[in-house]
Amino acid sequence: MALIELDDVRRTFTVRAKAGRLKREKREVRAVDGLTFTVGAGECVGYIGPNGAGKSTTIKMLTGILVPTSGRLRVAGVDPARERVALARRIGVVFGQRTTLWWDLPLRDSYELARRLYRIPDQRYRANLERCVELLDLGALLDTPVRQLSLGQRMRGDLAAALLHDPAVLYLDEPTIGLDVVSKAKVRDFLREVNRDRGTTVLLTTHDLTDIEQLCGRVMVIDHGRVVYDGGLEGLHAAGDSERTLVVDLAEACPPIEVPGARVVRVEGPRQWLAFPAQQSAAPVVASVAARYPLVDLSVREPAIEDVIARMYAEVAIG
Ligand SMILES: Nc1ncnc2c1ncn2[C@@H]1O[C@H](COP(=O)(O)OP(=O)(O)OP(=O)(O)O)[C@@H](O)[C@H]1O
Repeated sequence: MALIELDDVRRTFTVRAKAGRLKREKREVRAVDGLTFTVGAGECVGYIGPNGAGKSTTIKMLTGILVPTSGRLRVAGVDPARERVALARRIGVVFGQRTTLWWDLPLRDSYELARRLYRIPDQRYRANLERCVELLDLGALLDTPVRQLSLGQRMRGDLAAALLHDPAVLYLDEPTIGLDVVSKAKVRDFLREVNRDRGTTVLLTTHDLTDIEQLCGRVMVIDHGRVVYDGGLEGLHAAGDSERTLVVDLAEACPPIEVPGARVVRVEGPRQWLAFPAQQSAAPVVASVAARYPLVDLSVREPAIEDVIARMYAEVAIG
């Protein structure tokens, strides 16, 4: 069953741009330019693209904040712009850069407000709150005013708030932005659980490819308001011939090391950066380095989404 359906959806904005010293001209911006796709129940889909691609405009239409200029749009059977109250019961929204929690109130009070707003039955509210508190480790924070929470704690608080009413669809806009490694891992573990065990359909906008890699079976790339790729992450890497980077700290500085299947792209003292194809596992490269050189530390870095997309275009242009 499709939970999100878009059929030739378009959204244009009219902007006034300067034309000469005094004149201003009207110009039309096609933010979303004929989107057609469906997202099935229980899918977790990454929705990515360069700045200005039309991601936010899509999410705003899916949440009923913006009305499409043309086309048909349904979320859990509801027309978002026309049936906003019915929609609110079926969706949860988390924006990494903004909070939906009450700044001066303790977390617990924001949740209580959500309970009343969504008219969540007592038993369900208690069970959902208990589950979120446990999985997101919120127990010690429930009585803390939101303004005193760290960014990672606040994000965990926001995730709980978005899920107390059991929405069928969860929109996430940069949910791990600015978080440290530990907080990112907690958020991702929780989202995996919500998607896998609760069957919540997730649409995730992010600039962090690790979010996609760890959570999404499907990724859609949008550019200039159109879908330019729809498939698995491996396919996206393959289309763009992209590379991951293994960063190794050796016991001492040495000339570029030689490792099969990888090439050194940068050296800084004892630290070296090795690029290898993104579809391949890092394990053999790590094993080769460890067998030949004294290793102190290592980490694997995903390519930037912008680089993957840029490479994808380069391939299309060449092919
Ligand atoms: N209210 C608006 N008025 C005029 N133009 C707009 C408006 N909202 C968006 N746009 C334009 O529509 C296009 C798509 O913007 P949108 O915010 O959807 O992109 P995005 O993919 O979310 O980008 P980012 O990654 O930077 O958030 C851009 O060219 C933007 O300038």
